[in-house]
Amino acid sequence: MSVHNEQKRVTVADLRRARREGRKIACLTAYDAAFARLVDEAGTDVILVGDSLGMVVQGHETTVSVTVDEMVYHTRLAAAGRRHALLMADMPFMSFTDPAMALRNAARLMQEGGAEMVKLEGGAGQMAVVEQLSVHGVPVCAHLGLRPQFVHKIGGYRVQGRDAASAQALCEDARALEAAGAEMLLLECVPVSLAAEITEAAGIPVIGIGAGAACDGQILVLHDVLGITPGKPPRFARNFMPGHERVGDALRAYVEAVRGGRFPAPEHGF
Ligand SMILES: Nc1nc(=O)c2c([nH]1)NC[C@@H]1CN(c3ccc(C(=O)N[C@@H](CCC(=O)O)C(=O)O)cc3)CN21
Ligand SMILES: CC(C)C(=O)C(=O)O
Ligand SMILES: [Mg+2]
Repeated sequence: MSVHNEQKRVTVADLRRARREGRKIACLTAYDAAFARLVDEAGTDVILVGDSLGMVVQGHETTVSVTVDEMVYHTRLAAAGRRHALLMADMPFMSFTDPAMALRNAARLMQEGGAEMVKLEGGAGQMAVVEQLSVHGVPVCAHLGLRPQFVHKIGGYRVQGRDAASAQALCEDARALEAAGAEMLLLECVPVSLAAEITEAAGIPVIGIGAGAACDGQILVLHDVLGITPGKPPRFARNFMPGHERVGDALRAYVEAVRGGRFPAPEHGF
């Protein structure tokens, strides 16, 4: 490893260039320094401190109880282990209900946590929030499709955008959020063909999870990749541990499978 100040960090410009040049972007979650370091050393481009920590770290049934304080804490831990990857942090449930609140909480994730981008679950209804964050220098990833913070409103974790009307609404949300200044989109659990259409139409990088191979990049929850999620992991996930003795080797296998277009396979899509 080269000396610290010679280490080039991944930036939003690098992500845009990867999309333009057709190089796949590999992303993973991490919630502490030890795993952020392993994820980073595997060559991951973007580390997400996801509010999924409410489920995989804290053991709750949903992400709804996760607080800004908890997100700041875990982001700070991940920042301590990260070297090269861009660090993105989730805005938790109810932390961005108006632009002033969103600015305050995004500032904490960046200034106290060390994040370089925030992600928020939202559609066209979050345009004003995304616009204000963007205007004030906060890069935003807009998370569309299945939004786990809506679990109680949806009544479960289900594929989104299956019928023509909801597919149309998703396409419009993607366009609106990009126009509002989003730097990146994340599509969760949407049909493969719809994700391909949105990725094609977008002018910014699109990361998928359960959204097929046409997206510009992929993300999975760390615990699913390592096969340590209690209970049944989502169908779109793949355990990369079999065949590897070390955690780092499994993480590298994931990164290489994404880069090589071997993950996701058709059976991981809807
Ligand atoms: N371990 C873990 N992995 C994740 O990907 C993840 C979390 N936790 N926690 C936060 C959210 C919640 N997510 C989830 C959770 C469950 C499904 C799920 O069970 N999906 C069904 C699809 C059902 C359908 O066909 O409509 C599946 O079988 O995969 C999907 C996303 C994604 N995120
Ligand atoms: C599943 C990913 C995209 C996420 O939002 C999280 O880990 O919280
Ligand atoms: Mg999340």
